[in-house]
Amino acid sequence: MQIIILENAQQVASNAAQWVAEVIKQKTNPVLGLATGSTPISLYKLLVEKHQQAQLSFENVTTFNLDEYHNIEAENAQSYRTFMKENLFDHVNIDQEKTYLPTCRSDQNPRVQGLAYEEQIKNAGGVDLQILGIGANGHIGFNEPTSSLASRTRIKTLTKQTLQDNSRLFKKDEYQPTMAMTMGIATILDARYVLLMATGKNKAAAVKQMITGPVTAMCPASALQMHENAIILIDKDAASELTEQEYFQWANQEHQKINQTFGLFI
Ligand SMILES: N[C@@H]1[C@@H](O)[C@H](O)[C@@H](COP(=O)(O)O)O[C@@H]1O
Repeated sequence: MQIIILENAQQVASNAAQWVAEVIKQKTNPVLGLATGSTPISLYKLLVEKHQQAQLSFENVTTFNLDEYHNIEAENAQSYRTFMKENLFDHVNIDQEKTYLPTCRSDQNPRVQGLAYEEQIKNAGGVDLQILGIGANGHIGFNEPTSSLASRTRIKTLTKQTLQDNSRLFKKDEYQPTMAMTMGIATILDARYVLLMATGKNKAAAVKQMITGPVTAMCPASALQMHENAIILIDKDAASELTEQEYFQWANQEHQKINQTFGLFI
């Protein structure tokens, strides 16, 4: 794991934007794994800005989102398709036919839909860079605690905590889905790079468990310890429970020199 501790949320977003831009520039047909939630919004804003300043083209980019609510219309204001359109897709030159989300209507078999999504990822050449946030309970995507570390795209029932955490995004009488399709933990680990962003004190405990806790299904993000290229971008608040901060800062300076000299991909 490469742990990068930054001053604040804005720096986390701009550092993440540099990683994404680098991958888009270096790959002929870049495949990005995308996340929703409030954390990556400022990253998407910066990517849109880079595009508007003609620094970044999404022409050849394919995207796969981590998750989508079960049985939700794409046009629904709460769908992750709508979120992605509002925050990124509608503002850049991406071919929206090449933007995928793991959808599943109530008349569709979630197992079939999950397998089909895995096939689509494979056919696109696999994910080059997967963007991730983290739930306060350590979830990634919608892989709630106790999710199998070998899981692949499938349907999950959300925990009470996640429903509570996300209820702030729903209006009072708005229907909040309790199930979602999500890439599995093994699906996420297949990405060539994973870039996890976390900011704020309410993520500090999950961040500590992810980085220094045991690899356990009780903290799905801890599975990233098994990934060869996991980059963890956190602000000071999210890092506040880590006792190894000084080492991480120093190691990161050394890594930066190597990345600058040799680039990210062979
Ligand atoms: N499924 C999403 C996750 O992908 C996200 O990482 C998490 C944290 O969201 P936030 O960034 O809003 O804290 O919440 C949701 O449940």
